[in-house]
Amino acid sequence: MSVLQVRGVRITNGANGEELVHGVSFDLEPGGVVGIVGESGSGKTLTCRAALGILPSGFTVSAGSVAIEGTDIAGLSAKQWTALRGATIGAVFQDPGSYLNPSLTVGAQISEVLRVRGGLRRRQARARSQELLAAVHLRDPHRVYDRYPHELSGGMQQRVLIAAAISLGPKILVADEATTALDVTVQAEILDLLADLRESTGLALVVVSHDLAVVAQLCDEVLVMRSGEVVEQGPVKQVLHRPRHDYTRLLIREHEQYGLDRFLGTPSGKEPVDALTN
Ligand SMILES: Nc1ncnc2c1ncn2[C@@H]1O[C@H](COP(=O)(O)OP(=O)(O)OP(=O)(O)O)[C@@H](O)[C@H]1O
Repeated sequence: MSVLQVRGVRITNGANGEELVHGVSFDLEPGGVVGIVGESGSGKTLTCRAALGILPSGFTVSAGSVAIEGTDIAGLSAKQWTALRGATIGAVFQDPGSYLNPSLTVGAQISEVLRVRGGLRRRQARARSQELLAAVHLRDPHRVYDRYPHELSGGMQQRVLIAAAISLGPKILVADEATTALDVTVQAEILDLLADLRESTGLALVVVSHDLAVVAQLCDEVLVMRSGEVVEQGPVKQVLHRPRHDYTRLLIREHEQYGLDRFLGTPSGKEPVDALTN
């Protein structure tokens, strides 16, 4: 069964009646990775927020449906949503610093999730938090536990947020431009971490990025969005090797200068490098 099923989702801004997303559909299988690419304002974030049940106030899913592990989320009460969020679906976003409380150590913030939502006792929560900090490949997790957010780099902060997002063992992680604010080397390390977590825990991912190279590296399937429409959708290799839509071709041309080639394959005539399984 799909862990996440998005069917014909349309999103409308109730304030002016404007429809901003005009029908998005995809299925996310356990351990699968779906990517959403497209220019700024194309509706990628609203689509994710609809799946997470956190649309901005006044915005509604005006048609279509979202089901998480077979449950249509439209019918959920606030309480049921709270139970589902974290335990089944988690998320990380751009700008990790703004999601951490500056006055608490990062360890205390993860422990709090484990105590309040996971029902762990203080000491168990501390031990589990340190395991999670190790699982996101932070060196010296015991010391990192006692650090305040401002003492960590952006890449370390994002690892802490990934640790918090997976702390309750969700099936799905939404990564919305999660590497965009980071420098290129750190970006690659975080992408490796996400690929690792998928491999080791079967976590399914929704990866939103304006960067095709990110999608080429991580995803099985990609949706290309422009102005709230999905203009092209399919297996990542098919879409990136044989784009059918002019807009996808344009995105690929724009990215060639940033080294998309190395994810797409070797020069003509040779077998493509399989970036998804290597
Ligand atoms: N809180 C909001 N209030 C008003 N309009 C919004 C709000 N959030 C999004 N929009 C509008 O909805 C459209 C889609 O936005 P969305 O954030 O989903 O795009 P995006 O593809 O994620 O872009 P970006 O890469 O810049 O985040 C845009 O036209 C945007 O202006």
